[in-house]
Amino acid sequence: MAEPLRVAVAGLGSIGMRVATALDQGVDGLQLVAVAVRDVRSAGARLSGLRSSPVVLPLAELPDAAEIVVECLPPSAFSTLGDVVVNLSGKTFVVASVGQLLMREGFLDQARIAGLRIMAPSGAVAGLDGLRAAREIGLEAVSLKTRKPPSSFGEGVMVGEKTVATSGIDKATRLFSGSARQSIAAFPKNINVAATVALAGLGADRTSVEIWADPGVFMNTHELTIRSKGGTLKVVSENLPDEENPKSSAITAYSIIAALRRMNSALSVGT
Ligand SMILES: NC(=O)C1=CN([C@@H]2O[C@H](COP(=O)(O)OP(=O)(O)OC[C@H]3O[C@@H](n4cnc5c(N)ncnc54)[C@H](O)[C@@H]3O)[C@@H](O)[C@H]2O)C=CC1
Ligand SMILES: O=C([O-])CC(=O)C(=O)O
Repeated sequence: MAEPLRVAVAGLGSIGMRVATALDQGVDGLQLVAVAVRDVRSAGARLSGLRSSPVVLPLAELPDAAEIVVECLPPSAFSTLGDVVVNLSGKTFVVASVGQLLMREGFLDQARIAGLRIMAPSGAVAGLDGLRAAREIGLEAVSLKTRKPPSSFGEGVMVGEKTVATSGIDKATRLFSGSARQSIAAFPKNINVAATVALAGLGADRTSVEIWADPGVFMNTHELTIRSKGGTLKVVSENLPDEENPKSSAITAYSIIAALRRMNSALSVGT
């Protein structure tokens, strides 16, 4: 039997901890060997829940320890890891903060030239299978409308030119309308899904995005509409917010876990 591929997880927050736990419990062909955390002391309890004993490394050293590096960091910490991994041939970089792939100019080209494989799992948005097929036949328009409970945006949020307390938002309020690229620049922690849709479809500047803070919804809701020469697809994801980090949908971690399982699966179902 082939040796398992070594996996490192960067960030043990709401998504990273679930991914590490799944790897720890067993994913065929993969072995959790290393993690990076912001504060080793406060991460002790999390690490003690794992059966294996992954080594704890600084972010920039993580790629040396594994063939597969899974990024589950806040966008602000992405570059410490990204700047190292981007030059590494033969590794696989699995990304949660997908928006950062758009924000860092030249990153995708640099990675391609170096020979780094990048995987952006579907995360919190469904419908990428259809989007990829529609791209083959000929895309005409792609739009994403995201609605989240106001509290998902933290205590305060920009509405037009003003910062507004989210506790005071009492009706559905459009926070943003524009391209996927602009949406990530404005809401880097909330709309990675726009980057994922853009990368699978019409690109960062031709993918339309709206973001709404809506006290009428409990779920993080993403409506993806795809028009192509093959017809129209409308896919609505209504995701429970993660209990630990309500900005993120709970399903996101499991999308990453499913993508990792698929890497070594003999049967691949879905586009
Ligand atoms: N692709 C998608 O569909 C989605 C992506 N996301 C994105 O995924 C990323 C992770 O999300 P969550 O796990 O919910 O965030 P989180 O805030 O719960 O976890 C981030 C973790 O990274 C750790 N961290 C911060 N700086 C670090 C450093 N220098 N070294 C090591 N660890 C460090 C923090 O301590 C925290 O444990 C975020 O960028 C989020 O916006 C979230 C939801 C959906
Ligand atoms: O989890 C979600 O529903 C979407 C999200 O935060 C993101 O794309 O960054």
